[in-house]
Amino acid sequence: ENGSAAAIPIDPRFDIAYVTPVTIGTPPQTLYLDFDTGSSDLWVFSSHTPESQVRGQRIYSPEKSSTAKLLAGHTWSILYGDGSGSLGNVYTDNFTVGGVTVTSQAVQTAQQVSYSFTSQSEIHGLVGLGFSTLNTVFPNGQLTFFDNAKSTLDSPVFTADLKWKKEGTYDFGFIDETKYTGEITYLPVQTDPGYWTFTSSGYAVGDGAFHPASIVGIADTGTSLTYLPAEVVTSYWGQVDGAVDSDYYGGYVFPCSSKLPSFTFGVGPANITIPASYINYAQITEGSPVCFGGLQSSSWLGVNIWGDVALKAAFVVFNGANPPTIGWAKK
Ligand SMILES: Cc1nn(C)c(C)c1CC(=O)Nc1ccccn1
Repeated sequence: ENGSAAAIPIDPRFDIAYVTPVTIGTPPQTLYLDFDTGSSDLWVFSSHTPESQVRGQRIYSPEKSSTAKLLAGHTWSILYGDGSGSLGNVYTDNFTVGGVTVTSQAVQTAQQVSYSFTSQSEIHGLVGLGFSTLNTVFPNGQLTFFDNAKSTLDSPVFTADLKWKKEGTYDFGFIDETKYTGEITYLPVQTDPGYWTFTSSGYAVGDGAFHPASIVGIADTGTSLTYLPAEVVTSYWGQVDGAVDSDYYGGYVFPCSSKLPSFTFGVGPANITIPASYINYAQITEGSPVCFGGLQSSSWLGVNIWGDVALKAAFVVFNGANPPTIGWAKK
C-alpha cells in the first residue's frame, strides 16, 4: 500500500525542520515527527521521558496501547553531529504514516533527551530514513520504517518534496510525476556507513562559470542547512558584500540588505539551482540587520551535508532498490 504525508515547517519564519504526522499504537496516538534521511533511529518523546525534559511535546504512552510490546533487554543511545542526542528503551507497535502501516515497528521511547530537543516543542521525535546499519538499538539493531514497509510498497522508494516556508510532502512507494519537471537524474549511492551518500559533479555561484568537482556528501532531510567544502563556500560568500565567516555567530553571516547570488550544484550531467532566497536563511535575532547564511563550511564536520536548504530546491527520489540510488529533478 503506497502513502503520502505532509512535511510541515515547524516555524513559519524559517525552515529549521519539517515534521510529519504519524500514528502509533492502538488506539492510535498521533505525534509529529522529523523524518531524517541522515539517521536510522525511530525515537519519540514518551511517558518514559522525565517531565523536566518535556516542554509541550506530544508523547507516546506504550502503556496505553494494546498492541505495544516491550522489546525486553534492548536499549538505544544516539548522538547527532550537532551535539544533540537522546537515549532510552524500545517497544514494538503499529506505526502508520500517510496510510502506510507497519505492524511491529521498533519504536524507541526516550528516557533522556538533550536540551535542544526539549527546547523544540514542535518536534515529538525522529523517524530515521537512513540505512538500518546505522540503527543504535543494542544488542540487536532494528529496521527503519522504510525497510519494514518496503515489501508492501508498489516500488521500494520514497520521495522528498520539501518546500521553502511551505508545506511539502513525503511519498512512499511511488514517484508522482506532477511534482517535478524534466527528467530525474539518478546517481549511485555509497551505503557505507549508512547515509544516502552521493557525489555531486561540481558547482556554480550565481550566473558564474560551472566548476567541475567531485563533492561527496550526504542527502540529509534532518539537517536545516547545507555544509560544503571551504573552497566552495568561500567562493560563494566572496560574492556577497559584507559577508564574513564569524566565530562569534558560528558561521557565515552577511548584511540582510546584501544581494545574494543563487547556488547551482551538479548532479551528473544535470544540475539543481538553489535560489538566493533559500540561502538568506534567517536574521540572527528578530529584527537584526545581520543574517545567517544557509550555505556553511563543512570543514569541522568531516562530512559534506546537503541539508534542507539544498533539498527543498529539488524533487528527490530515495530509491531503496538493490543497489540503492538517489534521483534529483528540478521542480
Ligand atoms: C554532522 C553535523 N554536524 N553539524 C554541525 C550538523 C548540524 C550535523 C548534522 C546533524 O547533526 N543533523 C541532525 C541533528 C539532529 C537531528 C538530526 N540530524
